[in-house]
Amino acid sequence: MSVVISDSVKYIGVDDTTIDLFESQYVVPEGVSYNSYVILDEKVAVMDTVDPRGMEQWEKNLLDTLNGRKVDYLVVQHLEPDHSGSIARLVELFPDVTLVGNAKTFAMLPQFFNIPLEGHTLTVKEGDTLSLGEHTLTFVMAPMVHWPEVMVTYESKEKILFSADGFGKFGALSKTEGEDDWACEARRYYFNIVGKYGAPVQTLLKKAAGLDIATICPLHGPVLKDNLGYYLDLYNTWSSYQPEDKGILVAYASIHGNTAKAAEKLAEMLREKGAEKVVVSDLAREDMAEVIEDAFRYDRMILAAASYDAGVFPCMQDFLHHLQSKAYQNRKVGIMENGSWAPTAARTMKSILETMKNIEIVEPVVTIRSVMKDSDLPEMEKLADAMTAK
Ligand SMILES: Cc1cc2nc3c(=O)[nH]c(=O)nc-3n(C[C@H](O)[C@H](O)[C@H](O)COP(=O)(O)O)c2cc1C
Repeated sequence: MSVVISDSVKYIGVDDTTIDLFESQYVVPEGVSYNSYVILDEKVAVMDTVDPRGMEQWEKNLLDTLNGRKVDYLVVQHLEPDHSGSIARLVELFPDVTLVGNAKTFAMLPQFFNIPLEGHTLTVKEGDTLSLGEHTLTFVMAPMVHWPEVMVTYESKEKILFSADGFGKFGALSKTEGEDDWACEARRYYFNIVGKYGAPVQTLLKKAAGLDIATICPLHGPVLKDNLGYYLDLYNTWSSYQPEDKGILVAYASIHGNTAKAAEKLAEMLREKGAEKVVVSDLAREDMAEVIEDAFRYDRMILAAASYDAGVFPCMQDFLHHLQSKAYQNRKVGIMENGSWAPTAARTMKSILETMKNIEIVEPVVTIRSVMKDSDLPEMEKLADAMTAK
């Protein structure tokens, strides 16, 4: 896979197309890339390493690119193992290398690796610069986007922002080349991995607004060159917890299929009443990360769930806990429950929703007893009216 950045800035990352689950929880049907870059100047800097799963290929890419030169600096922007996992190998290959990180990087790094640091580190803080010759790196701290030691790096000669996990995306580069829909997998990546940290992302975006950026080099997914305003605008929307599109996600949790039927019927009513977009998701079967993505994408959501052991069917509980931990907020939510003797799903869902910021629960809450009947339709119509009211 050849990624062209410039004559002196080279891509040495690797694709992982055989990983079963990224971070042991996200399905990645098209794999993932671990990006790493080299800047060739009077001094040579490597920008992050890769997951141990890709180390062998990365080492080959690195040595081919160096063509006999040695590495002077390794800039460590993020210590998560999918980026730091080959640091020890780099130090083995180039024992004189200087590791560049911030105070938090070097406090955390020894937890991961037993490598000699004394005399081999350069600790940088906000705004510090490092000259490589014609290229100058400026370090911008990005704490809690989404780990405390994260920093990004701006190279001023070529106007490149090395953005760490920011602007990252699922999908191996070899499998997604030429694809135009960046947002779909970038959104799933953002909300599931960084979503909780909207405020730190906003802080970083404000700093980025002061930089003249021509290219964004993230640690996963494609290098971004054209139309950068599009990506920056999406990140602004996502990190401020504003909906990206008008629409309604209907997420259901059904044991025997009756709640599912009612959810489909409710979706039909919403479409008839002119909802801009209605997406129906089965929480027991579909990729939870994708449903979380849709919950953040649209401005409204309906939860439909069977009661279960005096609570709610577990996949709904799991979904709501995910939304809670990703700081879901600023949305209208409708509720439909099902139960055969003492329905408890609505109460349980409400109790979790009430912990979230600025969630409006739309009335009426609909209760179905075992199987949806004609007598349930008027309440469902009322909920559909309220969800589509302008
Ligand atoms: C293990 C289990 C626990 C249940 N717990 C409750 C309950 O606490 N209260 C209730 O009213 N119904 C309870 N139910 C019944 C279902 O919520 C009810 O039959 C509902 O109609 C199922 O909808 P579904 O067809 O969408 O799965 C339980 C069902 C199962 C299998």
